[in-house]
Amino acid sequence: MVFDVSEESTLVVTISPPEKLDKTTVVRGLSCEWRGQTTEYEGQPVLVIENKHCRAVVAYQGAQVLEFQRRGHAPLLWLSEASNFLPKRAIRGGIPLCFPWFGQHPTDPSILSHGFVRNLPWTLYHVTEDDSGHVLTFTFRDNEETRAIWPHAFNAMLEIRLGQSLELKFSVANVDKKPFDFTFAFHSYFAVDQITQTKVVGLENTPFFDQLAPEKGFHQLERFPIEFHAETDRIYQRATGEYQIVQEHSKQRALIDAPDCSSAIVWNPWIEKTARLGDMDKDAWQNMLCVECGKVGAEVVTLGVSKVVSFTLTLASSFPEESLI
Ligand SMILES: O=P(O)(O)OC[C@H]1O[C@@H](O)[C@H](O)[C@@H](O)[C@@H]1O
Repeated sequence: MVFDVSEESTLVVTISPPEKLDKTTVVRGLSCEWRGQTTEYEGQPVLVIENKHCRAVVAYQGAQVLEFQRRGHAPLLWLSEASNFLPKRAIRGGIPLCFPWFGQHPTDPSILSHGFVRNLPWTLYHVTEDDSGHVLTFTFRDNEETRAIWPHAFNAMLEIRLGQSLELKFSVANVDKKPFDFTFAFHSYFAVDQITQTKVVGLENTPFFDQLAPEKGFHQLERFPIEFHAETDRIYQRATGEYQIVQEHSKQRALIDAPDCSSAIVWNPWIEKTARLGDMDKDAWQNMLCVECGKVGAEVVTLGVSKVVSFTLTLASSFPEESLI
């Protein structure tokens, strides 16, 4: 959805506080009486949030959710035990946000992949807490460093709702004097018991591009849920945004709902690529799976001057008898 700045989206464009905050505890910065706790993962500042619904860990860098676990459930997300947590280096796991480009830079392959916002610190702008859980709001603005590699003025906001499910709302405002194009993805890493016994449901009959066999082009289709027997790196387009990760020996499913995201990426690096990545243990490919939602490839977003666009992602772990999303 794209709004005019004059309407609902003033919050994102001006980064001004919401008018009314009934029944919530509001804190700014870190001097707060709320059950969030700032700590560090190997020098990287993170927030640990616990409420009656869940436990979560969120890094200031990239406003990246690193861990999410609903009470009584297994962890939903995978976080590499070999991630180095160095400032300005991508953290392997959780939900990195790829923006303003996904994958290789559109014109210069020497520039870092998946954009820059996952590598830079965001500002914790606002926190609310009520019976349904916590909402953390992080903001990010262009600066001299970002303009040197992407010459556009923008404001971004990520609202993270931590309750029975995990909900992310990513908004971008164009505060420049000309339109700009971007691609992006919620690059979610899910924890799985064993990748060879895991399926992804919801991408059947959806055209995909195999990044490992680019010569085959874009019009491959499969009729059945995706199974994993080798390295997998696919970009789906015109997708519904609604998927499930189903595991053979576990009743727990991961439910994914991203109604505004028509692109999906499914990635598992398998044995050799894992060995090439410096921040994954050699067997870790067996216990992780990325099912990412966004706008990538040909599904570029063009954002006009003074326009704001928002995308939501809801993730939940669920047992078959429940329906959360
Ligand atoms: O190592 P990075 O930059 O975090 O990227 C990891 C993977 O991210 C996936 O989204 C891509 O489809 C893969 O091609 C890529 O290898």
